[in-house]
Amino acid sequence: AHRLIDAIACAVSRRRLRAKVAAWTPPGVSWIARQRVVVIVNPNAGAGWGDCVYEDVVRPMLRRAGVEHEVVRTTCAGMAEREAAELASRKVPVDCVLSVSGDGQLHECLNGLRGGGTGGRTALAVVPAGTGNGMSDTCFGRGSDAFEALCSILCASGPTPVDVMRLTYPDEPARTPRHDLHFFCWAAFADHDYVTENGWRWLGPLLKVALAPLYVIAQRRGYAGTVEFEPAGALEPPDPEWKREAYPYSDAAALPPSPHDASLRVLEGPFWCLAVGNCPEGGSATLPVPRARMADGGRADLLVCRHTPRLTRWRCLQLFLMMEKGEHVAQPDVAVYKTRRLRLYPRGGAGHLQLSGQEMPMPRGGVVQLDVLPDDQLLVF
Ligand SMILES: Nc1ncnc2c1ncn2[C@@H]1O[C@H](COP(=O)(O)OP(=O)(O)OP(=O)(O)O)[C@@H](O)[C@H]1O
Repeated sequence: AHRLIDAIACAVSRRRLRAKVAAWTPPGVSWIARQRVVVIVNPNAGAGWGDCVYEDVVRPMLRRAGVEHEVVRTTCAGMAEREAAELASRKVPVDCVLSVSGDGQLHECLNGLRGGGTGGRTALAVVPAGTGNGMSDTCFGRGSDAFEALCSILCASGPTPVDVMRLTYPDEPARTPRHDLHFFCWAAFADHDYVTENGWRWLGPLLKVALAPLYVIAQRRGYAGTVEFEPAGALEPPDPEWKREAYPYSDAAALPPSPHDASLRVLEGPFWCLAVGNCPEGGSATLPVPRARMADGGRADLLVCRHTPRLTRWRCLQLFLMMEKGEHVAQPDVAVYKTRRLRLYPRGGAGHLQLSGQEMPMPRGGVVQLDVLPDDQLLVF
């Protein structure tokens, strides 16, 4: 039944998209028209929407806007990263990689480009075809479709530098750093992303997006560990009469300093949720860190919800429902801090670490570090 619903939704949205493309007038001047562009399509994105999005929207719009491009269709996980690395290591590297996908393949493209050696100089863009599409929701507005995203990309006067999160394993120097533009998480968010991106993919986008939060809430699992983070600027509320709804940041100065490094503050678990967002939109109509900005001078928003006896399943459900509008950050059980860098010491090795829905290894040395690099990637949106 869910496959039938997905197929009907896909057919309806294809008709709508084709009609929009047919009625569209290309912009007179387009930055991207003068660039060497490669489109990487994940045919498997969402409920297998990548090819339709490319054929119905991307190809006709790029052709009509005079944008010549190469196209690569992935055949397996990891291929987008290898392709992007190859593109970046060409004698004349491409100028822009356009990922027709969700957040996961965009993460692969970013890491491939860095592995290939162009750093953040090859611009990236995303056209949404996935399930969550948090990056696309941030760049083009919540629920934007492929047509709206491409209109915006084709009208952009050039790429914009945005901050990048870099994940490293300080005790394991042999591990290559991983980079991400969107979302790092552990505990409940990571459990959610792990089931939706892996074991529950067969359920299809509609069902897995509806069931995964309920699964995580039913589990209500607490994770032992410690976080040390560097608070980052602008921590004072704008005026003495501040209301938490308007300015949800917690006071990092009230936390104890780290015994290892006085510039870091310490949060002790157990945690129900722990995430660092570089973008406000988490995908699937959620705003986990509503005040996060893609270009914030090397700062991201750390969201923490500790696992306490008061955090009942009913309370977890309430917080989850509030996340649609980002209202959870005004609740006393939730703390948000701006940070430039953090060290996470998960204890017991349990759970998952995720960057944009991509599974990262748990640290063997007991610690992972996340740094936010200012203006380190060009993005077209
Ligand atoms: N051809 C393919 N077959 C199977 N998996 C693929 C293929 N191409 C890419 N992948 C993998 O699919 C995963 C998810 O892709 P993507 O992010 O594009 O879609 P999504 O998961 O539906 O969307 P979102 O991440 O926004 O929820 C990525 O981890 C990527 O490695």
